[in-house]
Amino acid sequence: MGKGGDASAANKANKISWSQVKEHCTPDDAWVVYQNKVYDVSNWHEHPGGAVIFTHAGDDMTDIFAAFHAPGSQNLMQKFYIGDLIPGSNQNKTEHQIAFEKGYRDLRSKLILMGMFKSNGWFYVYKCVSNMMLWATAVAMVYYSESVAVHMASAVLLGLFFQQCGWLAHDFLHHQVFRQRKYGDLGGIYWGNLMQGYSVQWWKNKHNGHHAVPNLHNSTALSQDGDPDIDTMPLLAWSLKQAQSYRELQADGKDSASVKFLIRYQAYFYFPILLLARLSWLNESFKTAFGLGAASENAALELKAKGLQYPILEKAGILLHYAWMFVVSSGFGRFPVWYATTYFLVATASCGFLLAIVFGLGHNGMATYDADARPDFWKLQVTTTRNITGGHGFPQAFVDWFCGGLQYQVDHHLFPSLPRHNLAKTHALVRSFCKEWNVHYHEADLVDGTIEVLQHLSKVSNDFLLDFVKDGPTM
Ligand code: HEM
Repeated sequence: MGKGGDASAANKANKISWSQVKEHCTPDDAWVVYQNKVYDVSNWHEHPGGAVIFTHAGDDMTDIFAAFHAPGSQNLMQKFYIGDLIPGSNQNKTEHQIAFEKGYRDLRSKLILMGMFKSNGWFYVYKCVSNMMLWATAVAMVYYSESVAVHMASAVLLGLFFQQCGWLAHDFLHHQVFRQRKYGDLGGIYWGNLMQGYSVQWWKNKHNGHHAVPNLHNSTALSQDGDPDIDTMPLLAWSLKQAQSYRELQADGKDSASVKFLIRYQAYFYFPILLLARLSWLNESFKTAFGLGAASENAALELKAKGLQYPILEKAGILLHYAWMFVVSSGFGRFPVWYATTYFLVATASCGFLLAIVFGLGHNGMATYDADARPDFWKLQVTTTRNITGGHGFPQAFVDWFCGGLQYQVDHHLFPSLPRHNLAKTHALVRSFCKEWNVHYHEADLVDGTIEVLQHLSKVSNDFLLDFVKDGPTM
């Protein structure tokens, strides 16, 4: 764990320059800055939030810390303290930048004073009960009907139920619902493990990492210091540089034929990939919960250092999920195997599509950044993210329900623990703040946003095609 408190790590007077901080940027040599104080968290894999802490090694964590932590977590920082940042060595920030950062920190304080972080218990009771009614309807359609059409409609409804479970687990695990983090985790295990078959710890590792550095590319093809949600090579590339990144894995430094093929046609593969997404999430979750492997290198290190936070509940939740899913998919024992498998696959594909289409709208096709060109917290979160509005015949009320809070993805990314029912009010303030400071805030409806994602994939394909034909065609 970090050398916290070891003043000799800093220079004589415990004054540390920004360039010194930047040198300590890996998990086993990690310095972080919070309000101009420097902390050494090297190798602190026991951090309760896990490996995400290392996304800010060698960087300022003031705003991401505020976004994630319960009041009082700062108390734990003291043992990692090693010195103060030399006044004026603050990343060569202009007066304008300093005022901008103060502005968004003040906006956060204003939202706290307005009570925006307080959750409304009745809202969540309504969401939980209405979602269980969706589940009961899908189950009853299988139990009472003998019609193939009704059974397939039930499978799609179950997919929609899983999608809505996803939003609820998301709210609980971002600690929007309960102040007591343990209760939020239990809510996450109910909606995540038991109802959806996912692992809370797998989800936290991946999703919190995504929040810390949205649309930030890994620094190399095999490193995992960027946003795990855009770590989609060789299937999808979100920038030309990412498309080219697998060259470094080839002996001749050129693109392999398979990478050329996949990236060239990636816009066509986008929807089929969405349909398969849930299978991949189920697989990664099962492996995490049962110690059969981890989805990424940093998740593996985290598991090795801390193990599972809720080992019994995680495993029991997933096993019970497959048990009830087996009963429903088998039509309470009366469906033949091929029919039960079809039901399972339709529910799984519907869920993957319905969840991933909203994820895609949230960030895909928006700005991406290289690891060494990461902007400040606010600009990173806002410019990589798209809000979803009503339009093309979809009323706002439907979008609000369907997207489960992620229609205000920009506002959610800035304030992840702010309850979903307060996002609309927050949105108005965030948008006017962005306008005042000239930060582009992007919104699109479900159709236009999806077209933007596909156009972006095509553009990356075209740029890549132009680039690799220079080497001579190999296919
Ligand atoms: C010296 C620096 C840090 C200390 C002492 C610290 C401490 C803590 C503590 C005590 C908790 C558990 C209580 C709570 O959830 O508030 C926690 C959770 C968390 N931390 Fe940190 N943290 C540090 C830095 C960071 C950084 C830089 C990030 C992100 C880039 C981060 C991300 C998280 C997340 C996402 C959680 C919540 C995990 C959950 O919901 O289970 N932490 N941290």
